[in-house]
Amino acid sequence: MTCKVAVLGAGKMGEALLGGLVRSGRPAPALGVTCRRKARAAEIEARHGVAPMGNAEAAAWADVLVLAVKPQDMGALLAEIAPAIAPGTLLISVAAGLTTAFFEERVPAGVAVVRAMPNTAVLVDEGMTVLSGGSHASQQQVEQAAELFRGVGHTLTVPESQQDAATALSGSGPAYFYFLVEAMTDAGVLLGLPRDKAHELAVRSSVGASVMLRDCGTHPVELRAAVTSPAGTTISAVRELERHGVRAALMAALEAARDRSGELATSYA
Ligand SMILES: NC(=O)C1=CN([C@@H]2O[C@H](COP(=O)(O)OP(=O)(O)OC[C@H]3O[C@@H](n4cnc5c(N)ncnc54)[C@H](OP(=O)(O)O)[C@@H]3O)[C@@H](O)[C@H]2O)C=CC1
Ligand SMILES: O=C(O)[C@@H]1CCC=N1
Repeated sequence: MTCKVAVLGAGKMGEALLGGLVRSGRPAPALGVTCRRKARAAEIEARHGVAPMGNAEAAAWADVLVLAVKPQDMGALLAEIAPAIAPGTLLISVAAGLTTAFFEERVPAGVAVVRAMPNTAVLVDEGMTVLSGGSHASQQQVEQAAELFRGVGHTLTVPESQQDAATALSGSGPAYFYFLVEAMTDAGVLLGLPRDKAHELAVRSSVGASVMLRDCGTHPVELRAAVTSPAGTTISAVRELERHGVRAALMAALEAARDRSGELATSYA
């Protein structure tokens, strides 16, 4: 029998994951979803053909619960669903920062918890999801969780001690690239290009570079060297990036994201 999966909290990430589960061929009767607002529930049902249910109902019905509410809403959600969770249920949280221990303390003893950190590229089946099993999750259950996320991209399993770092790099990662494209577009405008053309050039550069990074098997240093002609334009730009500390800024940015992820666990405990 197909395993029943319910997504609790259909916001940006919850809806992206639900859509991915539908695309990867899971039958609608084996899928569940919950929403806090009626208008959102109607929207989700119309878009994905999955009828929303209540949180406790979903918790009692599903074999796998994907918890996709914000960290600050997780405590209330767990209080609502804990009495309905059956012993064999697999709990997968995608919440930034919250540890598997946070969940284990709030659900019936022995329930398996997997912490997962996807990114929004799951919307185009190019997501990266980083997974860690909690103290009651078997290898097989971590693999079962990974299998769900492989329907929408790639997965990597890490010790939970590396999850805050992975969240900073990969969960938040797409935002840094959008930021760069936005900044490059502005720079193009500064140089006199019309905004729509500057935007197109920035997007095409980023897509071309991403595909090369993914498909050529060449180190980024080598790829950059190939663009950087002696006494040419690129090296002049690179000197300015180094002068303005862009590399150090990225390191500081990721440290801040990693630290924030760590804080989330204690803020909502
Ligand atoms: N966005 C991203 O790129 C990523 C997000 N995440 C994680 O995913 C989680 C959700 O983030 P995101 O999708 O961005 O946030 P959203 O605010 O878009 O989604 C959260 C959703 O949960 C709903 N919700 C809150 N409480 C309940 C409840 N008790 N029952 C049912 N639904 C509820 C909210 O309803 P309402 O509409 O009423 O507010 C909202 O639709 C977070 O924990 C975040 O850390 C992880 C990786 C990447
Ligand atoms: O910003 C956040 O907290 C979430 C988690 C990773 C990406 N978005």
